[in-house]
Amino acid sequence: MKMIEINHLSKRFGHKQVLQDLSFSVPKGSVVGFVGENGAGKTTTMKAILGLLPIDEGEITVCGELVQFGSTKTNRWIGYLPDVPQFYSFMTAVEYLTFCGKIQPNKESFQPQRVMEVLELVGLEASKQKIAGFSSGMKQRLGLAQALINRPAILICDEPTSALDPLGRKAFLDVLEKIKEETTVLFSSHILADVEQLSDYIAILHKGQIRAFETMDSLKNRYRKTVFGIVFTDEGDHLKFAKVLAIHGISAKRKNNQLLIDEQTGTNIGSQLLQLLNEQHIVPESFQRIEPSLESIYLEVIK
Ligand SMILES: Nc1ncnc2c1ncn2[C@@H]1O[C@H](COP(=O)(O)OP(=O)(O)OP(=O)(O)O)[C@@H](O)[C@H]1O
Repeated sequence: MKMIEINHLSKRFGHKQVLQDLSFSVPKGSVVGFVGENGAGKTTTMKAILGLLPIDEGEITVCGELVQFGSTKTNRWIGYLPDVPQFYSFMTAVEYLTFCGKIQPNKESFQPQRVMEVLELVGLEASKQKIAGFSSGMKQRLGLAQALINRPAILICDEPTSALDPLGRKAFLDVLEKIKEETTVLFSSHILADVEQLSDYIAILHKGQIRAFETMDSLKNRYRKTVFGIVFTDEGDHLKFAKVLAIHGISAKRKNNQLLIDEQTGTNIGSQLLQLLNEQHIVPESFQRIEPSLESIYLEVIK
């Protein structure tokens, strides 16, 4: 089942075409990492899913229901954490979450003990002070608690970890990891390590268009370009082997004490390199396959 379905979505602000014929869907139970450069249209897409923006073309459904601008009916399925969450800062976290629980669309089903449950989930259960005194990391965690108070089927987060320190980021990702069993997650991020760690699917947005939407494994397989890295302890061996490679027409790049050799498609360069090292009686310090990082794949996709 698709929890969110976006079909041929286009959006302009004035003359600026921000989203162009955008289509992708978010399967139930998945975590989708939404990436793209500044201004690519991620927030615009999320706001369109939430019915907060009028769209020019296309349609969006949430849990099979059509999203309509200005009507928040479909938002009863969604918890939303904006990039800069806003609060009533004169309240404490408990007061604020109780208030949110009481005004939510499914308020009849709100149980006061849910407040402590979500505060424990995000690690704010001991906080007694007013929100005005919260650090930005605490505010981000409170924003997540607020987004989850209603046990939403879908959680949408806009760059949730960008303002957090490494420990805060880890704690935040741990919470998403915990809830992913029962909540489908769409989150945008510029931190590709977070996307790689958490996501089942990655959606790459570039200039208002989806350049890739697939599982992390399939994206990696599609752009798999193995590079062999040979590290030499001895500068003489390094220079000697670079010459041998040149004679055999194998191009290599030098990076410090390492030679990097791209695997050409259809060749068995790995065993050829080992054979040449053997013939030259060179024992390198290390010989390894280097898989491409998500960052290098991303740059390749948007090229
Ligand atoms: N209300 C608005 N009026 C006019 N232009 C807007 C409005 N909202 C967004 N834009 C423009 O739409 C484009 C996409 O913005 P959006 O915030 O969706 O990008 P983003 O991918 O979320 O970027 P970032 O990673 O910087 O948050 C930008 O050029 C932005 O200036």
